[in-house]
Amino acid sequence: MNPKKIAGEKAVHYVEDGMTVGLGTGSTVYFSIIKLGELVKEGLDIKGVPTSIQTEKLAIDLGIPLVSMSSVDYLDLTIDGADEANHDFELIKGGGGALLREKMVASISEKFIVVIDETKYVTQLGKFPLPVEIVPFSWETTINTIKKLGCTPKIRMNQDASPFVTDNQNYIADCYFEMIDNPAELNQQLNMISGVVENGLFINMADSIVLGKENGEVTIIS
Ligand SMILES: O=C[C@H](O)[C@H](O)[C@H](O)COP(=O)(O)O
Repeated sequence: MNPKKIAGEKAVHYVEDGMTVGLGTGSTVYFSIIKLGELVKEGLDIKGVPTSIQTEKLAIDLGIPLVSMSSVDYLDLTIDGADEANHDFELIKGGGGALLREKMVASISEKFIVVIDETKYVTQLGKFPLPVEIVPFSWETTINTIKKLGCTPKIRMNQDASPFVTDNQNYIADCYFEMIDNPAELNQQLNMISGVVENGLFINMADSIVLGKENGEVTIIS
């Protein structure tokens, strides 16, 4: 059993006719989006708001009607993956580089459902390097400032050794903290640095975590 598939598909049970739904990015929510595509073909009436160009393309291929975020005041529900989640529902996101749009979409969602496999449910955040979206202008200065918060930041690179560029034309600094003692404080400290656009800590945003397990079970934590 694929725990990502189990979690992704289970989360779709939250979706109801008439909803505007935030569509996250990544290999777990992929299964939610595939399932939504099937349900739309069977008559489910929803509108999606994609969190990345990748998800937008997938949703279009599947025939899921889309609207832009700017055309709605709020979303009924967002389903998205995460790289780590702790027991206080604090998350690290951005492994795929989509954290900025994901955070914007989650911030106006009535309900935010996180789909993960059990390996990502941790007692302390930080093993996964925290992605921070920064502007390309003088990125060296920005990562030097970030470093003072106690991590080793590395600019994310593509296989051809060029910097990875986000959908918003920015860079990602992957910040190796190992352990994050106070995620809420770090979230604020990072976002106060000039040159930082947004960081991958999602605090007080998630409502439920749908946890897929290797043995085929799924647990919903609310
Ligand atoms: O930027 C990417 C997103 O935050 C993803 O939701 C996150 O990285 C989890 O992705 P996956 O489900 O592929 O592990």
